[in-house]
Amino acid sequence: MTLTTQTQPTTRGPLDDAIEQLTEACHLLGYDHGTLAMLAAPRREVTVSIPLHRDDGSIEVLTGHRVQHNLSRGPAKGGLRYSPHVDLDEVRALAMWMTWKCALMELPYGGAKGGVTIDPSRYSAPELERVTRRYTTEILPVIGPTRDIPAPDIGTDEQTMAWMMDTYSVAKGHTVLGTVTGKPVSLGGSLGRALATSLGVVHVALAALRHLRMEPKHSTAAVQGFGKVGRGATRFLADAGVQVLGVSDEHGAVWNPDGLDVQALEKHVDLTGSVTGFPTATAIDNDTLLTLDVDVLVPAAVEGVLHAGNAGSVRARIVVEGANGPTTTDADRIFADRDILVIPDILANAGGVVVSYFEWVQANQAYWWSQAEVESRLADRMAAAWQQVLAEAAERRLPLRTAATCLAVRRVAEAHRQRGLYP
Ligand SMILES: NC(=O)C1=CN([C@@H]2O[C@H](COP(=O)(O)OP(=O)(O)OC[C@H]3O[C@@H](n4cnc5c(N)ncnc54)[C@H](OP(=O)(O)O)[C@@H]3O)[C@@H](O)[C@H]2O)C=CC1
Ligand SMILES: O=C(O)CCC(=O)C(=O)O
Repeated sequence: MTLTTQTQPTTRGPLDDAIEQLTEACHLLGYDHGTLAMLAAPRREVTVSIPLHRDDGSIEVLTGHRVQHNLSRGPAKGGLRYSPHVDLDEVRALAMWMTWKCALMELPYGGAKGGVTIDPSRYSAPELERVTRRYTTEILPVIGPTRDIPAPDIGTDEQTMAWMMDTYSVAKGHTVLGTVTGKPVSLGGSLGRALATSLGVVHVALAALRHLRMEPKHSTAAVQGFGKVGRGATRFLADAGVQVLGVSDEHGAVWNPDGLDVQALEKHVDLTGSVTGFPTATAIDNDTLLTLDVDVLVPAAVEGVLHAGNAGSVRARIVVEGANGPTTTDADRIFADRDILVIPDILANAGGVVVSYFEWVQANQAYWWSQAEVESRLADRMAAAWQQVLAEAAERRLPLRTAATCLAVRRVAEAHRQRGLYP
């Protein structure tokens, strides 16, 4: 059973990996080619032009996308990415992974993702506001609290979500708090959302260490990416007693074999904007960070960083995917041969969308929970999903990614079947 991507990329990308993972799951579940084709095809794709009046008076036209991969279990859900690397195939892959993630976590959502091809670091805040408002206006007919609910991803944040919520609300004539999640707490966001992805990453990292009978206090880690996900993951790993030996961002990586002082590192990043130049550490290059001799490796940046070219050199015992799609299918096979445990993205980084769901529930009811309640419900959801994936993997003798994908795909296919196949 094979499917080709709708466009023909010259090199393999995340969409090829996503389709290969789905194809394997459908094969293991005994689904026919038609069912695979139905599960692979995005329900709706919108590509928009975003004319931008720049601060210097010139006009630039940007491109944005919103892909709703699947709607069979509820409204679509997924982040919005601002990055120069965004293209339609990447957004398609990320949307498909959101479908499996929401189903795995038993959230009443389908999957979606959005992206604008832009390097946000090169634009002023007023320019980014104009981009966000125009993008939101262009996709307005297909989003909303019962249709598709965006959230932050790479290059976007709670301010972006506040602009989106306001643009949507102005168009509707009243405030609609459930339009997006990851909003500022003062505007209907949830306590605990900002750090939820990182917290979830560390819940499963600690569960994996326990599973392998390894003590957090005797364990070491490296984290790639020091943004919304990587920075919190670094802090929570350190809080749990894990020694974080190395971290990186786009500018470079730093390493200290005796463990980084994470509090001091965070202060350094607040002052300078980068992990590079951190005084009590040695500068190393980004590729070396991924092959450090640590117990836990947390890729928390972009797709495809662990591939056939470096998977053989990775020395971690456990890879916890904070990012979406950091491990290619080739690297997955190498890790399986080398007995490296990979906690897949759709489980490892699901804490974000779980608390987004909590935010949506709270916003729609205009009734707010305490941070302790949010964090306790998040911990329960992560623990339940971890146990389900472990059980599926043990029963069917599968790697964790394949087990998680099978569980999720089965739930989505079941929703299609119960609704009458073509909702
Ligand atoms: N935010 C969320 O709630 C969720 C995010 N994710 C996924 O987590 C990943 C990170 O997202 P998020 O933290 O939100 O994004 P951010 O934009 O907040 O941070 C991204 C980080 O990655 C760094 N980075 C980018 N490219 C590289 C590279 N080649 N090597 C090392 N570091 C790099 C950036 O460095 P610099 O600052 O120097 O640019 C930055 O530190 C993405 O895959 C995203 O899809 C998954 C679930 C939820
Ligand atoms: O919080 C959300 O709705 C989605 C977050 C996201 O984009 C992701 O999990 O990859």
